[in-house]
Amino acid sequence: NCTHNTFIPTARAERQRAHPPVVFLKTHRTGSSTVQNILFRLGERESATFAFPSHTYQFNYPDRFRAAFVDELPEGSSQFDLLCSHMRLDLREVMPQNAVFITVLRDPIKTFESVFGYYTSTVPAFLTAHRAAAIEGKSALSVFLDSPEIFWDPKEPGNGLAKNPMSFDMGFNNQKWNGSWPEDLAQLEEAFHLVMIAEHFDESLVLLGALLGLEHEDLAYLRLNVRASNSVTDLDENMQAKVRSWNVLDTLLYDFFVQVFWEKASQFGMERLKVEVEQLRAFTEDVRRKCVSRAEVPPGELEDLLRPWQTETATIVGYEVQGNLSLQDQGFCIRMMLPELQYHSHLYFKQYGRDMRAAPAD
Ligand SMILES: Nc1ncnc2c1ncn2[C@@H]1O[C@H](COP(=O)(O)OS(=O)(=O)O)[C@@H](OP(=O)(O)O)[C@H]1O
Repeated sequence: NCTHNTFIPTARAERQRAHPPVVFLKTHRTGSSTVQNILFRLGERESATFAFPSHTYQFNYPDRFRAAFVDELPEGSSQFDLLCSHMRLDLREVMPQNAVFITVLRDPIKTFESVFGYYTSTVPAFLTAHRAAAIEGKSALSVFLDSPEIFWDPKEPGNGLAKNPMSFDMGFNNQKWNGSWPEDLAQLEEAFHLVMIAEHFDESLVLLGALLGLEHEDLAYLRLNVRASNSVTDLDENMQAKVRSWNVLDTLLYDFFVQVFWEKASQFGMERLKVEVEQLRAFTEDVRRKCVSRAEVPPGELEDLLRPWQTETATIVGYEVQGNLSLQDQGFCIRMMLPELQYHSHLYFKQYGRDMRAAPAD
């Protein structure tokens, strides 16, 4: 297995920092792999104990999260420090009392277009539309949006991402608005210390850094899990309106947390935020120049270690690492571009001394 630690040089000396456990709700197609990579690097450097799913990369998604889905506490650890694998949130489920909760949301139109394009063949509602579209020689997304209800069976568990995907991941009833929404939103606002916004990613990182006591080196990042431009569908006004109305709860959720975000930013200080964002961008630019020899590399040209997971309908591009780096820089740079699955299984192996388990057979 190419992801075992012997293949990835150590980044640098470990640094210990006392901080509360962090729970990152990894929402779908929102930039969450980029955030997860930051947390993976942080946790690895600090020898944190990860709460990993006992099988695969996800906590029994799309079931609601249960503590029972977490793998055992490794020998010698007294608590889990970091949880950042995909799940569908259940706030009622046992989570450490003192945990810091973080998530990221993205413009609901962009999120849905990305979810549709990436999961066309795994979400039943999308797949049915895709097949119908193939017969008619039309685009799957436009056929779906013309009459989504025809393709969407709300009782089918695999259809969670087919409507209001972010609300679904947050644990809401994503099918229709009900009277408890305002209260549920208020509860989420209370539970989450930071809801990052993909459209203000660098601002979000500065706030994340302040929350967790991170330095620019910890926050420097490369956009991960990015679709090739020919996998992205440009939506005209009409399509955008259809996406918005199909995902009206995600719009509500997003608008609410954008407002919360700017309140947090203003408490932090807008001027201070601007200055720190500029510093972070300059630092990140230097790191990118040092680490990346080629960006937007098609999967066929990437070595296994750096090739992101592909789906049947979307091409995901990656990065090539600079040659001639010191061993320490190589370790740092490779980690920053490691796709989710490779980094996940690397850390799992490091923590348990064995490979991850596959999903149990039905
Ligand atoms: N920093 C930053 N800012 C804004 N957007 C970003 C960022 N990093 C990644 N991305 C975009 O997020 C999409 C991938 O999201 P995820 O990693 O959450 O996807 S996944 O659910 O884990 O498959 C994917 O969107 P699409 O390319 O539109 O599909 C990425 O391009």
